[in-house]
Amino acid sequence: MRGPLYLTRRNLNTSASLLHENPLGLPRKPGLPPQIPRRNGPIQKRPIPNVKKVLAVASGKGGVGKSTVAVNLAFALAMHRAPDSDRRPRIGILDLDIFGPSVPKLMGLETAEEPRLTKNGAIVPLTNHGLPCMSMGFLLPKSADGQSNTDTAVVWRGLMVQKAVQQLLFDVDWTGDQAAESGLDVLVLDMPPGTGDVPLTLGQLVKVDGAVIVSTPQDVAISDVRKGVTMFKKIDVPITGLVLNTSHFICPNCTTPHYIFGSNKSFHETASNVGAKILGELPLVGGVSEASDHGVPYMLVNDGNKEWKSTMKNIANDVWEALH
Ligand SMILES: Nc1ncnc2c1ncn2[C@@H]1O[C@H](COP(=O)(O)OP(=O)(O)OP(=O)(O)O)[C@@H](O)[C@H]1O
Repeated sequence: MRGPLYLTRRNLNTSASLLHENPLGLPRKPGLPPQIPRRNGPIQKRPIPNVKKVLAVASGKGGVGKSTVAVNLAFALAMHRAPDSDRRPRIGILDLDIFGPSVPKLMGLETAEEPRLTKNGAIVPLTNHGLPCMSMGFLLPKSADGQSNTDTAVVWRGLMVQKAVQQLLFDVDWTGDQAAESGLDVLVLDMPPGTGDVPLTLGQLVKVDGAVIVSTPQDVAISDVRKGVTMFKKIDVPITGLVLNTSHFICPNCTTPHYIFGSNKSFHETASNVGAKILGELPLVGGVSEASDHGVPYMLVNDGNKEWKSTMKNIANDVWEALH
């Protein structure tokens, strides 16, 4: 017997078998090929339509600042000017954290309307601060106070999660508005914490060009970095590098860094043991969570902490180099 399936989209199919094929309830044109590769025969990785490079931002543990890094890295990449290009890169964010989507809040889109669909049934991403993004959170009903659409629990079994991930990967229209130069240079994926179904599904379906793993200095978080690195290696995703978040605290009254979680020695040792590059060490800055809570990515805060912002810019430069 099937367990409960709390599905949320207005036009969701109600037949359980259809739900397994199409959990987001997207209309399909008859005659389109089934989307998920069938089990018999090797699974073919496919490109994400209209996306040149895919970067996963992940963490072994929850709450280490992965979504904050993913969103701000997307903005830092969008500000990056590649030496061989006369335009800024086009960047998008896809929130693959089905069970705890944070992107709607971080992007100031928590109370946004449901995304519209193209005539072919693809989801049109929502845009704020000039950056397109898509999240499971946009498809959930608003909570009783009418304010938030990310408080609703998604209670899905593994197969449903797989199919939802697949639809978020392949059924979002990233072409953008400009017909002449459409599509994204980089799609940043905000991964769920840990090593569950979502990264495995991702690794099976899509060629991912790089992974950034975020950790905090505490030993419990660092030990999970190893698991993250092992998992990405297993699914053939190159590790772009590690980011140490809340590495130190800079007191507003003095410029001295305080290593309030102890030294970052274990992190450095782990990076060297797993052979991963350290992309940057971001300080703990009070304004980061304040800006996030107001739906403004910290990279866009004009008088934001200079060290935090320049570290994020350097991370973006390194990531861009690694992807190209
Ligand atoms: N460098 C920083 N300085 C200050 N606050 C930070 C910093 N990085 C993240 N935070 C805050 O820490 C909290 C957790 O961050 P975030 O939601 O990005 O973590 P996460 O790893 O994505 O969590 P989850 O596992 O729930 O998805 C947020 O309130 C965020 O604003």
